[in-house]
Amino acid sequence: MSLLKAVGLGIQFGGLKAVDEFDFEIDKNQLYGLIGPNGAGKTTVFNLLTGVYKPTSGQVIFDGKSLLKMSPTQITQYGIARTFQNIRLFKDMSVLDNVKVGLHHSQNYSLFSTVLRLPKYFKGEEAMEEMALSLLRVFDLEQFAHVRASNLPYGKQRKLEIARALATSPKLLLLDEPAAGMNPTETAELMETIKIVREKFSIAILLIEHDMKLVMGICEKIAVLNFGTILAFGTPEEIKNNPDVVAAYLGNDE
Ligand SMILES: Nc1ncnc2c1ncn2[C@@H]1O[C@H](COP(=O)(O)OP(=O)(O)OP(=O)(O)O)[C@@H](O)[C@H]1O
Repeated sequence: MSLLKAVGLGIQFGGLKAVDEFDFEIDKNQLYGLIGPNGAGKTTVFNLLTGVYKPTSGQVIFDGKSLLKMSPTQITQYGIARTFQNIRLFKDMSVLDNVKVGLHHSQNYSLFSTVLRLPKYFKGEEAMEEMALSLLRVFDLEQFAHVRASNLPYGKQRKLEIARALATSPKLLLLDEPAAGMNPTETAELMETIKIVREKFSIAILLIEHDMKLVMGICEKIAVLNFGTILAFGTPEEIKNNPDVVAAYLGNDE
């Protein structure tokens, strides 16, 4: 059984079908990409999967349950976390506190005790602090724990957003253009971090990204969205060589 299954998902804004007949499945521990031209509907898909928008048609089943009646908060608690195209950190809070906020939203942060191999004697607030620090360690951000989030360099803020999303102990992590605005060194570092996260936390990841080197380099499968519908789905190799995709997307300047 797939972890997430979207069937015939669609939403209309006035006369515009932003997403239409979107069929998609992702299984546990898979790393998929969602690409497509500007305005193709990628972020709208994320908004549909996380309950920000209610679909005008279709269904989303996640871990055996329909998400349609759940609020965004309930969906987070049920196991889908996301990051945003524009960084949305609590800028005036410390790096550590940003992660702790995520932990407070987690239903089963005991999972981290196992993943991060924390000693059993950590309890309550102390455990939370230790878990947050361990998460920061994964992202090489531990030394910035007490720095105000807005004072971190841009690439590190992006990493902190992912750390905070992970703190909710998701089964599926949605990353919306995680490499946006990064320089090539930061992007290469991010690629490694995403791979480590997937392996260490055994979660599924779906990422929207315009950086083709990143998408083709780490994703097992890629879905291409065009005018709100799936134009192609396959391995990076298949997508690269798909004439429809080249004509609609890869052939242009992006
Ligand atoms: N709340 C909304 N109200 C009206 N139209 C919307 C709304 N949200 C998205 N749209 C429209 O839906 C279409 C898809 O937008 P979306 O942001 O999902 O595209 P995208 O593929 O993520 O683009 P980009 O790569 O530029 O981020 C666009 O035409 C957009 O203007």
